[in-house]
Amino acid sequence: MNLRTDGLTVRYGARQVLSEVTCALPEGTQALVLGRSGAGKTTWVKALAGLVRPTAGAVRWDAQDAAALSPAQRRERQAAFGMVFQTDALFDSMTVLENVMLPLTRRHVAEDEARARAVEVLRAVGLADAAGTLPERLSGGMKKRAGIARALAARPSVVLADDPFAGLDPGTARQVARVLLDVSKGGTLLVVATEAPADLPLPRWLFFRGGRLVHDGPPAPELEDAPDEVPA
Ligand SMILES: Nc1ncnc2c1ncn2[C@@H]1O[C@H](COP(=O)(O)OP(=O)(O)OP(=O)(O)O)[C@@H](O)[C@H]1O
Repeated sequence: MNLRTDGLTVRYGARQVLSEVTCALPEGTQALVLGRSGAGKTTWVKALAGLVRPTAGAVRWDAQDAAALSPAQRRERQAAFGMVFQTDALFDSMTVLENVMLPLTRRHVAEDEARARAVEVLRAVGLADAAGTLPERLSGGMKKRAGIARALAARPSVVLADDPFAGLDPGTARQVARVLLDVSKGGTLLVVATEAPADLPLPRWLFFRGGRLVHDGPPAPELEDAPDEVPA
């Protein structure tokens, strides 16, 4: 799916969280979404997936204004998104396999096929052996990978991962980076982080500061050291 935001502005009460963000993401885009905490990265990514309503401007899915779609049409298009959120939680009473199957069975994929796909994606994230385990027995890194597996089981064409490396040790972070790259091959991959992850050198940086997209281009490490003020 081709994605873009046009002059996207999001306000919560008096607070402007995103200011006129215009950005085109053709299918197959692989980019890091960077900026300090509070810069608006999560809000922008959620808006891209149709989870945050624009105050002004538009989110376009294949050129279509997402806000102009009916709820049913919107849900249908949203099935193309796989999202890994900071606050993701697995259901503790279900095995890892059942957790990963859930989005598929909810989409009325037949049980056998859902199981086969869940097993395949668990293998891809290196968790085949943990399929029958309850989440409480997994380490933080394994939980994160199980969350990624769940997000990817439905084969989304757009993967949005919000700070997937938070709280992971370097070895696990490297593994998660490899999984994200492997499973999103050919599709769009946007990874939100506060610092550019060394193990995921994506070719495009979208750098947010104070709700504005201040850089959209090749990696520019000097941005990470720049002071926080928005240039006049
Ligand atoms: N639902 C909401 N209601 C009010 N304010 C919100 C809401 N969601 C986000 N904000 C505020 O908007 C600003 C941007 O938040 P956002 O989560 O998009 O930033 P971020 O760059 O992703 O930060 P982080 O890396 O800490 O997640 C923050 O100041 C946050 O407190």
